[in-house]
Amino acid sequence: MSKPRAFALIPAAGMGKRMGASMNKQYLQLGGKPIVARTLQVFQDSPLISGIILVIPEDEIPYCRREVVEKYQLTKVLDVVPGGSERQHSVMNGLRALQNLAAAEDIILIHDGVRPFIDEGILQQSIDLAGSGVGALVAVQSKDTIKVVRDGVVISTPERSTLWQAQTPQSFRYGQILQAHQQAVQDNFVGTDDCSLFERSNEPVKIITGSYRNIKITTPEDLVLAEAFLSQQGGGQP
Ligand SMILES: Nc1ccn([C@@H]2O[C@H](COP(=O)(O)OP(=O)(O)OP(=O)(O)O)[C@@H](O)[C@H]2O)c(=O)n1
Ligand SMILES: C[C@](O)(CO)[C@H](O)COP(=O)(O)O
Repeated sequence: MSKPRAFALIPAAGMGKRMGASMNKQYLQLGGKPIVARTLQVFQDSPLISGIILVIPEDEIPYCRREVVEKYQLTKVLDVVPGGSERQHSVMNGLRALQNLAAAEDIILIHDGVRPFIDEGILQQSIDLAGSGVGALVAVQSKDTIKVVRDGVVISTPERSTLWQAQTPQSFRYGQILQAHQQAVQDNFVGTDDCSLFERSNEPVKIITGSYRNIKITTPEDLVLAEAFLSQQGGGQP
């Protein structure tokens, strides 16, 4: 049997509303390069990755192909497909696009288009763990005390040592994550990450300890932080 390959699925079909910018946040410049191009570059440069599926709002596809994929010579991008109304729907469209490319045993690393600070070590650990048949979740321990609140009133305070902040990549065998997404469609379930779908199928999900730098660029202050991280690691263009 041939060795499983690894593919990246990059959901980048959100609207970036919380950033409040005049263009979709993923095209904002970070060190002189669009955020989404920086994220894709990590997968492009990794010898571990066989190909990339990029999910983009339908009306942005020509712009994104021209200004991101072609401009930065992201030759591993095998397809650019339209997203859906929720992140989960965008991921499902990406999984469908993989149907003729990936085998059930191949590994899919699902990674937010706006998390540019991942590295080869995290990709390697994700592929190894997902290859053992479990869901591989990159996460960090919560630094803050987290409250459960309803209508402005605190309901409970979960013990902090049990709380982890889910990041991406979240990685799985293709056959398993496709099935978890199909089940969610059948059950009308919408989750905010892919592991939650896997958990519903009673499949184990294990943690890979990530980095507090692996931020999801969501609000304007995240962009300030991201610029600081980048200049600390000495990176501008390209
Ligand atoms: N329907 C959606 C919603 C989100 N995403 C992607 O999922 C990632 C994480 O989402 P988030 O940072 O919350 O992005 P947005 O949904 O764009 O942000 P907002 O809620 O502020 O509009 C992003 O790369 C985003 O483009 C997606 O592919 N399809
Ligand atoms: C998948 C994720 O990045 C894990 O933290 C996150 O849930 C995505 O957030 P969104 O705002 O729901 O797109």
